[in-house]
Amino acid sequence: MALRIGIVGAGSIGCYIGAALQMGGAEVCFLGRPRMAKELAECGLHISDLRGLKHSIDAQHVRFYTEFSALPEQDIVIITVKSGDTASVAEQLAPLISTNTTVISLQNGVANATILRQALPSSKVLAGMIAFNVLQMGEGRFHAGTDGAVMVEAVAEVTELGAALAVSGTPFEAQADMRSVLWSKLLLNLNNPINALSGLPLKAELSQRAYRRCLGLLQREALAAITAAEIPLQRLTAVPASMLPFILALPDFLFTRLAQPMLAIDPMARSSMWEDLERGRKTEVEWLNGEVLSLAFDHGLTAPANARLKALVHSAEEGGRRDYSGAELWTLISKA
Ligand SMILES: NC(=O)C1=CN([C@@H]2O[C@H](COP(=O)(O)OP(=O)(O)OC[C@H]3O[C@@H](n4cnc5c(N)ncnc54)[C@H](OP(=O)(O)O)[C@@H]3O)[C@@H](O)[C@H]2O)C=CC1
Ligand SMILES: CC(C)(CO)C(=O)C(=O)O
Repeated sequence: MALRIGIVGAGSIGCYIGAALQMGGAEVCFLGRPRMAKELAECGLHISDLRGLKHSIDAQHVRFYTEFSALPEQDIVIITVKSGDTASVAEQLAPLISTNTTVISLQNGVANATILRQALPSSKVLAGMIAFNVLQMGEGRFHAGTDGAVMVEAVAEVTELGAALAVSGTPFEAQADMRSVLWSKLLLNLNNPINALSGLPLKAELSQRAYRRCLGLLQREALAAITAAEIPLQRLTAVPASMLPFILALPDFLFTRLAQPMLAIDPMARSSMWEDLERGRKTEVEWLNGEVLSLAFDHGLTAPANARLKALVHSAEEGGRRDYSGAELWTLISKA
């Protein structure tokens, strides 16, 4: 029998992963907003990646639901809403989900699996992480603009998931220490607010030293807190996590040579936080920079640059959005 997978939060990641899993033989149901249901019903679902993957699912083969109560029973439910929506979707899933269903969070931030576990105490909840970027291109098209793997807590239930993803060439890793994976990813996600406030695609932004210096500063604060908390880090990029601030501060001509794999990004790709600001939605800044502040506080440290950047993002959410140059951001977040 095909693996039954429910995607809760059919946006950029949900539609991409759901389509990849359906391509791999899984029976996928999507749960999302009426506007996405309409788009996919009119255009079908199309995924592509940097390496030349192109796969389409006809509209009549996309099982899309807009009501939780309509979602059929699943073997695995993958949560792909933004972090601020996790608690509310968990509450809606709680009366519907069977104890045999495995729930996987494929979200950024470090707290989502814990929130899900609290709301769904009789389900098996697994932390997961998705390392690559997905951009919504409209008309049912979702493009993976960077390389990277899907990582999920190593338990027997995820073996079939990995096999289904392999068909689309999506790398999958079962990981023993997801806390370490999530903090290592969070370190990279500290670029999300910088990217969102730059107004530039990721590649153009990361090609400028002034923005990279800002990221390095945020990461130094995070690394101090992570070290104090004794959280081991994983190497998710070509460069070890502890070296990132140093490499990011290199002049452009050296960075583009030495850190070439870090710039292997589709020229159109943007961070998920940019998409949030663009759509006038609340961002995940509390779940990223906010987590750095909490971890630092818990260990008697401070993270002033993360606090200032968080405040800038909140001001952008509240109507004060504009594009900042790297030099402007540096002045604003590094001031004594
Ligand atoms: N995009 C990317 O490249 C990457 C994203 N991530 C992470 O993956 C997670 C998902 O991100 P992303 O796919 O970009 O997010 P999206 O906003 O594109 O997708 C989430 C979707 O879920 C919908 N949704 C929220 N609540 C409900 C609900 N109660 N019922 C039905 N639908 C709902 C949202 O609608 P609405 O907007 O109307 O609320 C939205 O369409 C985040 O944690 C993100 O940080 C990780 C790696 C890369
Ligand atoms: C892939 C990455 C790191 C950058 O786009 C991301 O996680 C996001 O956009 O949220």
